[in-house]
Amino acid sequence: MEQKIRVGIVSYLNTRPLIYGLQRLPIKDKIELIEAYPASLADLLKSGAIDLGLVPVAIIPELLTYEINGNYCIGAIGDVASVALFSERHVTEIKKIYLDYQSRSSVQLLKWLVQHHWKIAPEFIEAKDESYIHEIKDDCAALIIGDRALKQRHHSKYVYDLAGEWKAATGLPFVFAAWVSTKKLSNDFIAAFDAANAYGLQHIEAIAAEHDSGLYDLKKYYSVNLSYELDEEKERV
Ligand SMILES: C=C(O[C@@H]1C=C(C(=O)O)C=C[C@H]1O)C(=O)O
Repeated sequence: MEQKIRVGIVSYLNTRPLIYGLQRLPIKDKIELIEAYPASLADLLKSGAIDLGLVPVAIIPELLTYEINGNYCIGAIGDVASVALFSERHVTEIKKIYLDYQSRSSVQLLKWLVQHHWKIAPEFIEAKDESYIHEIKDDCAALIIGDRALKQRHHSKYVYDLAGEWKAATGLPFVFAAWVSTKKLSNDFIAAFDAANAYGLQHIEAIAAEHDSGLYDLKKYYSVNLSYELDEEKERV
């Protein structure tokens, strides 16, 4: 039997539209889906434990060889909703920021915004596990990504959306993750893979209904906040 292609997927709601077709169309028999948080997917790709993964674009310079595959990504052209700096105080009063251990791209984006957009000089602390979320108090803030960020939106006084702030600062869209492999995969496989991504994007309403937990309006999340097309403007970023 042919070896299955090991595909690393992000374990958050943001990825459900991209994997909907991968789980339903004939390509499903050719692949094995491996779910993990983004920083962990980056390690899996580097170690060769996956062949293709929706990995943080920030780690691409760390790869000796790479291919960016297909026409889809996890991006945003304004507020993304699920990547934010959460704080009890205004950004100018923040002195410490915990960095999400699950993220790689958003950590870089946050550091860029801190230096060039907000022009503040906080101490950065690398979070090790989920307990850091409880440290959001007084002048201590935290970066949170994914479904946990959708949840934290209900609790923090200040929510600085990183993709929205990036857009305000630069006028550009932002790409968080793309389908990256370290080796070239066959054109036929990538064409089928890409078509399966597109299939999910045609079924947003059903996917939003299937995963609805009351945390956030998923139809808005999938069609307004997230922007999945890897077009020329996003490729330049
Ligand atoms: C929009 C998001 O984009 C993500 C953020 C990533 C990162 O910060 O490294 C990587 C993959 C994406 O899942 C999110 O997680 O909510």
